[in-house]
Amino acid sequence: MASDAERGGAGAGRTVAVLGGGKIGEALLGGLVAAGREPARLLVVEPVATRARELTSRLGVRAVDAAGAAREADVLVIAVKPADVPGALDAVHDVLAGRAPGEDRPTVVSLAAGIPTTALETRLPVDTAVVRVMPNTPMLVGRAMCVLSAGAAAGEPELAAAEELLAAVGRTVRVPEAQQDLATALSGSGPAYVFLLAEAMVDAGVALGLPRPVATELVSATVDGAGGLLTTPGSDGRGDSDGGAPHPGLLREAVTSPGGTTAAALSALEADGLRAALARAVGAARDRSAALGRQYG
Ligand SMILES: NC(=O)C1=CN([C@@H]2O[C@H](COP(=O)(O)OP(=O)(O)OC[C@H]3O[C@@H](n4cnc5c(N)ncnc54)[C@H](O)[C@@H]3O)[C@@H](O)[C@H]2O)C=CC1
Ligand SMILES: O=C(O)[C@@H]1CCC=N1
Repeated sequence: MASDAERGGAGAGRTVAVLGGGKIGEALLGGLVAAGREPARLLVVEPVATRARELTSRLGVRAVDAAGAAREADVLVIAVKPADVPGALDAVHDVLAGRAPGEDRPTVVSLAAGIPTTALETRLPVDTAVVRVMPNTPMLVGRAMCVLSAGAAAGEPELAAAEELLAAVGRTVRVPEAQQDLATALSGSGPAYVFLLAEAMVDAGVALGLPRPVATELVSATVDGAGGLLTTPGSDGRGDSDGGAPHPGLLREAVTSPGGTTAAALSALEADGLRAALARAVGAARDRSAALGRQYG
């Protein structure tokens, strides 16, 4: 039988408590269960009782209260809405204060958009290690992009442990915290842009006469396949010698035959300002993340 370490990484024996069993909390818990983490060592704090029951029966994780989570956790994940972050931290403060910083006190990993590590630290006992992370929902299928930044008391061991936990549900990258709002705009919100594009493509196919189930199958397979090319080294024909991600522009060129169908479609998209619309969208998301930090941080 595979050991914990083989199935879930070196930190597989650690207890992870998630405050907030909503969409991203479920994505993390579900992703960890799928990655082989022992459900008994996965805790959820969720005030909506029906939702808590749903998660415990679906995933086998344990529902506890905030004090129980703060007592048992090796890693305490904040997965509540930015506006609920102060209340969630206040509910764990006193129990955390009773655990010594460092070895005994859990690292707090916040998934909340916009909230700076300094604001989290202010509401936690002095010297609590905090790691700010921007994940995304593909976590549910083990394909998250998680962007990490360390707070003042989080050293290399805490950052590496958070990274190892999240590596079980996808890819990780470290950035300076000043880049977190922009990371939120690209990879945190990014799946929604892709889903909107997919939805619009399906609707266009239906409007022009394809049955909806056929249009949906064609589009989802196309987005999946395009994603596969974007993440396969060398797929853009440059080889993988530089180890970098394939260039989207080269992949697009490979689809675009001179005088062909793709060129006709791309020309219509450019005329309708798709690039400018995306640049504005990413800027709006970045600004909203910063505003959430000012409002609730
Ligand atoms: N949904 C997404 O794609 C992403 C969300 N995030 C961040 O994750 C956080 C949660 O977002 P969602 O899961 O989408 O929201 P959600 O509304 O689906 O889930 C939040 C959950 O927290 C629970 N809750 C409220 N107060 C609580 C408290 N004091 N203690 C414990 N649980 C409490 C709510 O009942 C709810 O089930 C937000 O801060 C968001 O910025 C980050 C990246 C992606
Ligand atoms: O929309 C939001 O605020 C959250 C953060 C990134 C994705 N969902």
